[in-house]
Amino acid sequence: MSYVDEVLQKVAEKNPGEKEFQQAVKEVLDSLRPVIEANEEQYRKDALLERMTEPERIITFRVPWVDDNGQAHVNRGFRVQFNSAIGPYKGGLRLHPSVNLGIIKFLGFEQTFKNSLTGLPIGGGKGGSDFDPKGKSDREIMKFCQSFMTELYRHIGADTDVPAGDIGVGGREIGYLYGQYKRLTGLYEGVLTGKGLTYGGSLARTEATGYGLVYMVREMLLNAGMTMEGKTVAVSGSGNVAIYTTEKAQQYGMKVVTLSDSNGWIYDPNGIDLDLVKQIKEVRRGRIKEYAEAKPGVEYHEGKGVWSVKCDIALPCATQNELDLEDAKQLKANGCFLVAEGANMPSTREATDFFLESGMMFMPGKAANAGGVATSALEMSQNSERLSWTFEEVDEKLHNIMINIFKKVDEAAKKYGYEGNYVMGANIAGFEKVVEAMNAQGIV
Ligand SMILES: NC(=O)C1=CN([C@@H]2O[C@H](COP(=O)(O)OP(=O)(O)OC[C@H]3O[C@@H](n4cnc5c(N)ncnc54)[C@H](O)[C@@H]3O)[C@@H](O)[C@H]2O)C=CC1
Ligand SMILES: O=C(O)CCC(=O)C(=O)O
Repeated sequence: MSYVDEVLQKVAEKNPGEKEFQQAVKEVLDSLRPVIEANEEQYRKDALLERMTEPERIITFRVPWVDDNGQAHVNRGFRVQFNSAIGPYKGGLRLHPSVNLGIIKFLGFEQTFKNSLTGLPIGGGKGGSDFDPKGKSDREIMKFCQSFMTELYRHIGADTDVPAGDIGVGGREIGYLYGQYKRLTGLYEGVLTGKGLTYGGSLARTEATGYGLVYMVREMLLNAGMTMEGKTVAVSGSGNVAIYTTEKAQQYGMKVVTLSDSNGWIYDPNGIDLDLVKQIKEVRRGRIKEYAEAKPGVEYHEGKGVWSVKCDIALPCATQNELDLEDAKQLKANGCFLVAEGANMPSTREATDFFLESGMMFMPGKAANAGGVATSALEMSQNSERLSWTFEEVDEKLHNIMINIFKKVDEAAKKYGYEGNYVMGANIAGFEKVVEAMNAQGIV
């Protein structure tokens, strides 16, 4: 049996029921086969892949909190410190009722390769809880965040593990988490990113993941001799990544016609009115349905469906496995030729394989959405030197980072004879740096 198959079998046996984690590991190791086969003996001897697929540390804890009616609740908290070969653990916290250990492990595993691709010194980690922020008051959110941090604080630090936002965690939550960390430790340090601008946050971090995604799309189009102007774009989600993806796409003259949330999706043939979306989602914390209620001529549909519209480019920005094989076929049939992932693993394995086999341009999340974590690393740098850079400085660095990621991914794919296969390119380029750092540091 090949070393990859042996490790995949062990991962399946050791992590039963963790389907997203197994899916992510299989996708990465399958695409790394040519690299691993070339070094199989040494990697096997060093148990390299076993170490890479086993988190350095998993922390699970109880999060008790009391709601506005005096009712107590208990959620489960997680932090998975996956790989610190190239820097302190870095990655977001997700608050969503679907959160479980397998989801946090898949995200932490992916984060390790993504962070490597940024070229910055950050290792991979991820955390979160099965807490559902939907419908909770600000006070309830604060109590939950304080309780979560009351356990988490002993495991993190500016030079050890630096969490940030993800689904359900934005500026409000980071503020409450930071306040509690400072209260418990007495330290005013860059222990979290995505902070507010008055207490150590970086300009452009809020926009970074979405802007970075569009900068990546630009590189893909330029490389294919195409322009952005006038392209029709389908975006899913309506949170942080979807909103700032839409903003940057519109700045480049593209027309975004869809957005969604977990209840349904909207189709605006005239192009999304982003001010209205920001008002609904960022200010009122409402549902995307309200957009269609406020605007005549906009369609609203319950459930899934964003990928059924006619578009040139599809940018999934909601959550994992939101785009399956049927969706992929429909996109292709409707003329879509480019897909870039704003979310983490939004395309199923079957959809990803279809994109690659049918000759569509496809950029996986670990490269396409890396602008968020890269800008978090820029926030860490600013915190260390006790300085704040201007919006333009950060945005320019972000843009250059995305150009460099595209180059690395493109070159890695070419080096192994798989030109245009950015899944292989991203996995190979991310992997090679982590391997070199792990090898240099011995069997740890
Ligand atoms: N915030 C960041 O900087 C980064 C986020 N990501 C990824 O981007 C994706 C979106 O994250 P954010 O925009 O930050 O979160 P968010 O909480 O601001 O927004 C999430 C959006 O996805 C939708 N959504 C969540 N679960 C869903 C489900 N089960 N079905 C349909 N829609 C669902 C929500 O309704 C919401 O519109 C996630 O996959 C996250 O891991 C990736 C890189 C960085
Ligand atoms: O900014 C960060 O540290 C993490 C962003 C994130 O969660 C991600 O890249 O998926």
